[in-house]
Amino acid sequence: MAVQISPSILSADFARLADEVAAVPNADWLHVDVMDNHFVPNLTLGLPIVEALLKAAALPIDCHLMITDPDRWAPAYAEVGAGSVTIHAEASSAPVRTLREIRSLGARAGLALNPATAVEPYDDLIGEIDMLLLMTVEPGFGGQKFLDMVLPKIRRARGLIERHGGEVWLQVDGGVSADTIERCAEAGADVFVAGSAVYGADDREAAVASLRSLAEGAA
Ligand SMILES: O=C(CO)[C@H](O)[C@H](O)COP(=O)(O)O
Ligand SMILES: [Co+2]
Repeated sequence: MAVQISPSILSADFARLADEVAAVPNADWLHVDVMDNHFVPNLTLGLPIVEALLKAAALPIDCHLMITDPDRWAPAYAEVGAGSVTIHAEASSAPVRTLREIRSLGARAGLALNPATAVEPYDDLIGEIDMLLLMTVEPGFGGQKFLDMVLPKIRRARGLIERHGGEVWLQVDGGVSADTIERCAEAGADVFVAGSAVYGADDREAAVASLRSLAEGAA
């Protein structure tokens, strides 16, 4: 599976979002963190800004919904044109229905797991998703330290995905940087979210290129 880089705009300058998006033309996706101050203790942005970004961005949008009620809201993100919509397993009470709805609206369906959530109980959902997102920090904030304890779960998730045919992408999100991306790639991740490692760099395009080359070297 080819390495994909998805810069998170959480660490971008929110007053200059269109310019910040244009600064990463060599990325594969643009990762947008939707937080509602309920599922996580932080508030970011919602549907109107995602719609505006869709008009401004050349890249497809990868929406990571950290919200209490993804079953109610996730389909709307697919409907406005997000390329990928990821819901948290801890928040959804009807994941099969919601994931199917996302897919039926033409977006890729993602399932996210917090660091302490085991992957094995979700084995039967692998056929319902296009991407599994493993959080490598507790969700809610950018710039946190990568949690090494998730590495064995990345390996187990890769094994589980391969047993289901290997089509599902495995995304890691949180603390992914030049120091940690190789360990994630070695463990089997193939889609890498990076917020502070890209938007904290002076040259965002060079940061994306360097993360990609480190991940490709380690995969
Ligand atoms: O989902 C997230 C936080 O909940 C962000 O995508 C993530 O933290 C990206 O920021 P960084 O790369 O700086 O950790
Ligand atoms: Co995220």
